[in-house]
Amino acid sequence: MKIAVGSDHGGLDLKTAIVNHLEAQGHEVIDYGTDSSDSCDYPLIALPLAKDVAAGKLPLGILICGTGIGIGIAANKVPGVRAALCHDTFSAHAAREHNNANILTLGQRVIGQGLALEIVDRFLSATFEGGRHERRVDEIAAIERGEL
Ligand SMILES: O=C(CO)[C@H](O)[C@H](O)[C@H](O)COP(=O)(O)O
Repeated sequence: MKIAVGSDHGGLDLKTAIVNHLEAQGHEVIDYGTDSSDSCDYPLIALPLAKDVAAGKLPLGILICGTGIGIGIAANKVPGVRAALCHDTFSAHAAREHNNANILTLGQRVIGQGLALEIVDRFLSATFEGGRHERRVDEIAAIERGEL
Protein backbone atom coordinates (compact mmCIF):
# COMPACT_ATOMS: atom_id res chain seq x y z
CA MET A 1 0.00 0.00 0.00
CA LYS A 2 1.07 3.62 -0.62
CA ILE A 3 1.04 5.49 2.71
CA ALA A 4 1.63 9.19 3.42
CA VAL A 5 3.58 10.01 6.59
CA GLY A 6 4.40 13.36 8.17
CA SER A 7 5.40 14.89 11.48
CA ASP A 8 6.61 18.06 13.13
CA HIS A 9 9.81 18.09 15.21
CA GLY A 10 7.85 16.67 18.16
CA GLY A 11 7.00 13.55 16.17
CA LEU A 12 10.16 13.04 14.14
CA ASP A 13 11.60 10.05 16.02
CA LEU A 14 8.31 8.17 15.91
CA LYS A 15 7.86 9.03 12.22
CA THR A 16 11.27 7.54 11.48
CA ALA A 17 10.34 4.35 13.35
CA ILE A 18 7.01 4.14 11.49
CA VAL A 19 8.65 4.67 8.09
CA ASN A 20 11.14 1.86 8.82
CA HIS A 21 8.33 -0.38 10.08
CA LEU A 22 6.13 0.21 7.03
CA GLU A 23 8.96 -0.21 4.53
CA ALA A 24 9.97 -3.48 6.19
CA GLN A 25 6.41 -4.66 5.53
CA GLY A 26 6.72 -3.75 1.85
CA HIS A 27 4.62 -0.58 1.90
CA GLU A 28 5.58 2.41 -0.24
CA VAL A 29 5.97 5.41 2.09
CA ILE A 30 5.68 9.00 0.88
CA ASP A 31 7.36 11.21 3.50
CA TYR A 32 6.04 14.77 3.83
CA GLY A 33 8.71 15.78 6.39
CA THR A 34 9.89 17.18 8.63
CA ASP A 35 13.41 15.86 8.19
CA SER A 36 15.16 17.63 11.05
CA SER A 37 14.74 18.18 14.77
CA ASP A 38 14.55 21.95 14.24
CA SER A 39 11.31 23.43 15.50
CA CYS A 40 8.62 23.70 12.82
CA ASP A 41 4.87 24.30 12.61
CA TYR A 42 2.59 21.24 12.43
CA PRO A 43 -0.18 22.92 10.33
CA LEU A 44 2.30 23.37 7.47
CA ILE A 45 3.19 19.66 7.62
CA ALA A 46 -0.44 18.54 7.90
CA LEU A 47 -1.79 20.60 5.00
CA PRO A 48 -0.07 19.09 1.92
CA LEU A 49 -0.49 15.55 3.20
CA ALA A 50 -4.15 16.14 4.06
CA LYS A 51 -4.83 17.69 0.63
CA ASP A 52 -3.27 14.70 -1.14
CA VAL A 53 -5.23 12.18 0.94
CA ALA A 54 -8.48 14.13 0.44
CA ALA A 55 -7.81 14.23 -3.32
CA GLY A 56 -7.31 10.46 -3.36
CA LYS A 57 -3.65 10.64 -4.41
CA LEU A 58 -2.88 8.41 -1.43
CA PRO A 59 -5.48 6.27 0.34
CA LEU A 60 -4.21 6.71 3.89
CA GLY A 61 -1.92 8.96 5.92
CA ILE A 62 -0.23 9.04 9.30
CA LEU A 63 0.58 12.33 11.05
CA ILE A 64 2.58 12.67 14.26
CA CYS A 65 3.26 15.61 16.57
CA GLY A 66 3.93 15.82 20.28
CA THR A 67 0.37 14.96 21.26
CA GLY A 68 -1.24 14.11 17.92
CA ILE A 69 -3.83 16.79 18.67
CA GLY A 70 -2.63 19.89 16.83
CA ILE A 71 -1.67 18.07 13.64
CA GLY A 72 -5.04 16.29 13.63
CA ILE A 73 -7.00 19.51 14.14
CA ALA A 74 -5.14 21.03 11.20
CA ALA A 75 -5.67 17.99 8.93
CA ASN A 76 -9.39 17.92 9.72
CA LYS A 77 -9.79 21.43 8.29
CA VAL A 78 -9.34 19.94 4.81
CA PRO A 79 -12.69 18.76 3.42
CA GLY A 80 -12.72 15.01 2.87
CA VAL A 81 -10.21 14.32 5.63
CA ARG A 82 -11.27 12.21 8.58
CA ALA A 83 -8.25 12.28 10.88
CA ALA A 84 -8.44 10.19 14.06
CA LEU A 85 -6.21 10.46 17.11
CA CYS A 86 -5.75 6.88 18.36
CA HIS A 87 -3.65 5.92 21.34
CA ASP A 88 -5.10 2.43 21.78
CA THR A 89 -5.57 -0.47 19.38
CA PHE A 90 -9.38 -0.62 19.74
CA SER A 91 -9.73 2.98 18.56
CA ALA A 92 -7.25 2.29 15.76
CA HIS A 93 -9.40 -0.35 14.07
CA ALA A 94 -12.73 1.27 15.03
CA ALA A 95 -11.61 4.52 13.39
CA ARG A 96 -11.43 2.67 10.06
CA GLU A 97 -14.39 0.32 10.59
CA HIS A 98 -16.90 2.93 11.81
CA ASN A 99 -15.55 6.33 10.77
CA ASN A 100 -13.71 5.45 7.57
CA ALA A 101 -10.82 7.50 8.94
CA ASN A 102 -8.25 8.24 6.26
CA ILE A 103 -5.55 9.73 8.52
CA LEU A 104 -4.22 8.34 11.78
CA THR A 105 -2.66 10.83 14.20
CA LEU A 106 -0.28 9.92 17.01
CA GLY A 107 1.48 11.74 19.83
CA GLN A 108 5.14 10.86 20.24
CA ARG A 109 5.19 12.49 23.69
CA VAL A 110 2.18 10.43 24.82
CA ILE A 111 2.75 6.77 23.92
CA GLY A 112 5.66 4.40 23.50
CA GLN A 113 6.99 3.24 20.17
CA GLY A 114 5.89 -0.38 20.59
CA LEU A 115 2.24 0.53 21.13
CA ALA A 116 2.39 3.13 18.36
CA LEU A 117 3.53 0.52 15.83
CA GLU A 118 0.74 -1.86 16.89
CA ILE A 119 -1.76 0.97 16.46
CA VAL A 120 -0.41 1.64 12.97
CA ASP A 121 -0.80 -2.05 12.07
CA ARG A 122 -4.39 -2.23 13.38
CA PHE A 123 -5.33 0.99 11.58
CA LEU A 124 -3.94 -0.21 8.25
CA SER A 125 -5.40 -3.71 8.40
CA ALA A 126 -8.96 -2.67 9.28
CA THR A 127 -11.65 -1.91 6.66
CA PHE A 128 -14.72 0.32 6.63
CA GLU A 129 -17.87 -1.61 7.51
CA GLY A 130 -20.30 0.64 5.63
CA GLY A 131 -24.02 0.20 6.36
CA ARG A 132 -25.21 2.49 9.14
CA HIS A 133 -21.69 3.88 9.40
CA GLU A 134 -21.79 5.01 5.78
CA ARG A 135 -24.90 7.09 6.48
CA ARG A 136 -23.09 8.84 9.34
CA VAL A 137 -19.92 9.49 7.35
CA ASP A 138 -22.11 10.86 4.54
CA GLU A 139 -23.69 13.21 7.09
CA ILE A 140 -20.21 14.49 8.02
CA ALA A 141 -19.56 15.20 4.33
CA ALA A 142 -22.91 17.02 4.12
CA ILE A 143 -21.84 19.21 7.06
CA GLU A 144 -18.63 20.03 5.15
CA ARG A 145 -20.70 21.06 2.11
CA GLY A 146 -22.93 23.24 4.27
CA GLU A 147 -25.95 21.08 3.49
CA LEU A 148 -26.71 20.22 7.12
O1 LIG B 1 0.54 20.86 18.46
C1 LIG B 1 0.86 20.05 19.26
C2 LIG B 1 -0.01 19.84 20.36
O2 LIG B 1 -1.25 19.53 19.81
C3 LIG B 1 2.07 19.25 19.13
O3 LIG B 1 2.24 18.41 20.20
C4 LIG B 1 3.35 19.99 18.86
O4 LIG B 1 4.26 19.01 18.54
C5 LIG B 1 3.84 20.77 20.07
O5 LIG B 1 2.93 21.79 20.41
C6 LIG B 1 5.23 21.36 19.82
O6 LIG B 1 5.68 21.95 20.99
P1 LIG B 1 7.14 22.58 21.12
O7 LIG B 1 7.20 23.07 22.54
O8 LIG B 1 7.19 23.71 20.13
O9 LIG B 1 8.14 21.53 20.80
